[in-house]
Amino acid sequence: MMPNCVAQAFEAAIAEAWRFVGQTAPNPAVGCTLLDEAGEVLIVAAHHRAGQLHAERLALEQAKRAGVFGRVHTAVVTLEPCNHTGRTRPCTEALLESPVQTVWIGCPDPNPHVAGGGAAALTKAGVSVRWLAESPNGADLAARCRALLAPFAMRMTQGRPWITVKQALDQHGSMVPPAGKTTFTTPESLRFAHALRRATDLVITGTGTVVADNPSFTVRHVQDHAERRRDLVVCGHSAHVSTHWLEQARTRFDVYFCPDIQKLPALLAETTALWAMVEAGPGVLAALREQNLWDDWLTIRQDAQGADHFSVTTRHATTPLALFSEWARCAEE
Ligand SMILES: NC(=O)C1=CN([C@@H]2O[C@H](COP(=O)(O)OP(=O)(O)OC[C@H]3O[C@@H](n4cnc5c(N)ncnc54)[C@H](OP(=O)(O)O)[C@@H]3O)[C@@H](O)[C@H]2O)C=CC1
Ligand SMILES: Nc1c(N[C@@H]2O[C@H](COP(=O)(O)O)[C@@H](O)[C@H]2O)[nH]c(=O)[nH]c1=O
Repeated sequence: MMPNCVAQAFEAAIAEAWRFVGQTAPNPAVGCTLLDEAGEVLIVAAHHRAGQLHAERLALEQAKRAGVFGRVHTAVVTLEPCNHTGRTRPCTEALLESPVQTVWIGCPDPNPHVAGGGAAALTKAGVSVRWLAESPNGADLAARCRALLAPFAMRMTQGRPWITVKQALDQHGSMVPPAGKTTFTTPESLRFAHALRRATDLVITGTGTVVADNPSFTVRHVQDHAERRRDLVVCGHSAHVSTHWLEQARTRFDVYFCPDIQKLPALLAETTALWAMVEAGPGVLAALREQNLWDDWLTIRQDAQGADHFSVTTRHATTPLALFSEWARCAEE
């Protein structure tokens, strides 16, 4: 059985990791909580961005700075610790150089080149490795760890980012905003939509949307901690958009055009994006549906009273949109 303190440690690690979703590509968002022998939380940390310390190393560094390193007994990690040298040295080494005796792991590394290496190395060195999914009361939290990791897992297994379609419908079922406006959803839904922008690495749109809305695709309705350059893929022909819009877009985005939707997977594969968000009109949405080129479909439907109703359809067992409490929290900020 997983003790209560470990369950709470996983909750804390997932919430901390979620804060950096959208900033870590090409690395996954990962969280780590360190506990002492009595199960007291010592440190909660997460990976911030590629090239910086992984969650486990950052947590152990913070434990040293806080003077609690000697008390570290259990590490709770949302993803199997890495056992290979990339931009940074293996996390397994850092754990083995610490007093850690037990490592709880949320889900296995989906990278086919390194799968299993981290857990095996720790076990071989005498550390007790516990998999969340193998614990009778761990299934829900394991699913949340997989939801956190889903965009990275998609990139590792299919070579492209996770694709979330966001479609706003008015009370008549139309996607077209009233004249002079680009949106019609409520302020709360707009905050949610902008939190989704912040969490994703790439926007997919169409020339029809660009021409109709002159969209900026910026993060405005929630604070943008990341403020990094993102990718923007415009389905259609570049000749159909104004040079002025393109110049503006290029100040914030690396812009690509995709005149043939069948070439979209290859184009997406060339980027480092983990999570892509579709903000396009009916033309592109129909093409994506026809190609089965989407992973989850978020519909924001307005009723006659002006209230929005969210629904998510996913083609997979898990979706990052399942982390709804984290969403609510970040949409409130
Ligand atoms: N409510 C909502 O959530 C949203 C609403 N909208 C609204 O949608 C409306 C625009 O709709 P729409 O004109 O359909 O715009 P789209 O954004 O769907 O763009 C349509 C264009 O996409 C390109 N395209 C379509 N199919 C393919 C394909 N198979 N391969 C490659 N490119 C393709 C074509 O470009 P080309 O002709 O250059 O080849 C086509 O003209 C606007 O009123 C806008 O406000 C837009 C986004 C979100
Ligand atoms: N109409 C509509 C949306 N539309 C999307 O938002 C884009 C405008 O973004 P911006 O330029 O940043 O204001 C627009 O071009 C389209 O992609 N989004 C929503 O959340 N709700 C809405 O009702």
